Amino acid sequence: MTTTTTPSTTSAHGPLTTREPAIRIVGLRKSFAHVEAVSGIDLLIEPGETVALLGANGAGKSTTIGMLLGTITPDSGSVLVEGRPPRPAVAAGRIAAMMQDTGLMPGVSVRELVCLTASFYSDPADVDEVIGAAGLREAARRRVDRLSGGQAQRLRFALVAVANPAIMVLDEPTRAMDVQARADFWSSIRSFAATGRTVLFATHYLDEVDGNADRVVVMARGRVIVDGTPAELRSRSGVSTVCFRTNDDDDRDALARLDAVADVARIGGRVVLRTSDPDRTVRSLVASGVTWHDLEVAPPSLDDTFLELTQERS
Ligand SMILES: Nc1ncnc2c1ncn2[C@@H]1O[C@H](COP(=O)(O)OP(=O)(O)OP(=O)(O)O)[C@@H](O)[C@H]1O
Repeated sequence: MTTTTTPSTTSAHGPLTTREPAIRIVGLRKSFAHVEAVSGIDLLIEPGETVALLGANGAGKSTTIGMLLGTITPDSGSVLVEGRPPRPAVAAGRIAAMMQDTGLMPGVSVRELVCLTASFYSDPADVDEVIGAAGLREAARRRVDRLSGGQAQRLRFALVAVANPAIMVLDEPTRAMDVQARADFWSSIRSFAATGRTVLFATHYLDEVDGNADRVVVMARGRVIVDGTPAELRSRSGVSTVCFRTNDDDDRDALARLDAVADVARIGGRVVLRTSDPDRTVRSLVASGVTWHDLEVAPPSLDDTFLELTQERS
């Protein structure tokens, strides 16, 4: 994807924001046979927010998204999209979703399929702008069944963007994309969000949260266990790392005895200490007589925090 076009600041179907919350979920529950997939969720998302929905496999993300779009009926609780039930909001084009592995009509070109989808809406976004924003300009004449996995995902994004919705829901949108395609894709999403639209995306890639989401909602076993900014999420973890190079023979026991150290690893010629208190660990490292250089102290990573939080609940 080389060019990113800025989407229009008005949705075809009305103003981008309303005085109602974009999404209001209260006491939502859903069971399948003996599995309680969603166990009482409350969530308020204001217009213009970009929210990441995280959770291990089976945490209940897709079921929640299904209820948000009206494709799954809740057992109890309520979902309102801009103050109304999901189905009318979807029918009015106020909310549109890119779901995992949605089938794409074979035998037509990318542009034809985007045009066809645009024709379903009374006042869609500009087809060529959307194709450009999705990074599909060069593939516009290619047949849909001949696209790479990453291009097919970008086409799914284009089919949502052409609806020109005020709220976009993306379920693991960057699956099958390579690193460059993911970076370009997020640049398109940020342009979309910058026009005041609301974005809710589910992902397993925690590196996508930083820089793309204002807020992170973590689910485990059908419940919301954390709701805050990426920085707040990180501050929930007590685990930082202290890394350095050493000329000494590796004395793991001595390193493991340093204050507050949880574990010791050697990665790429560097010692990596995971610690609950990096200041105390560094002070005891200095006092220990171990020779060290190129010292680095890193705050908790989102991956560590996520694993700690979700493992606590399993
Ligand atoms: N149609 C269904 N029938 C039976 N069980 C289901 C159905 N849909 C979901 N489940 C179960 O509900 C739980 C939550 O599933 P869900 O797909 O919502 O999780 P998820 O967080 O989206 O997972 P993933 O990250 O793997 O997509 C899982 O235990 C799943 O097996």
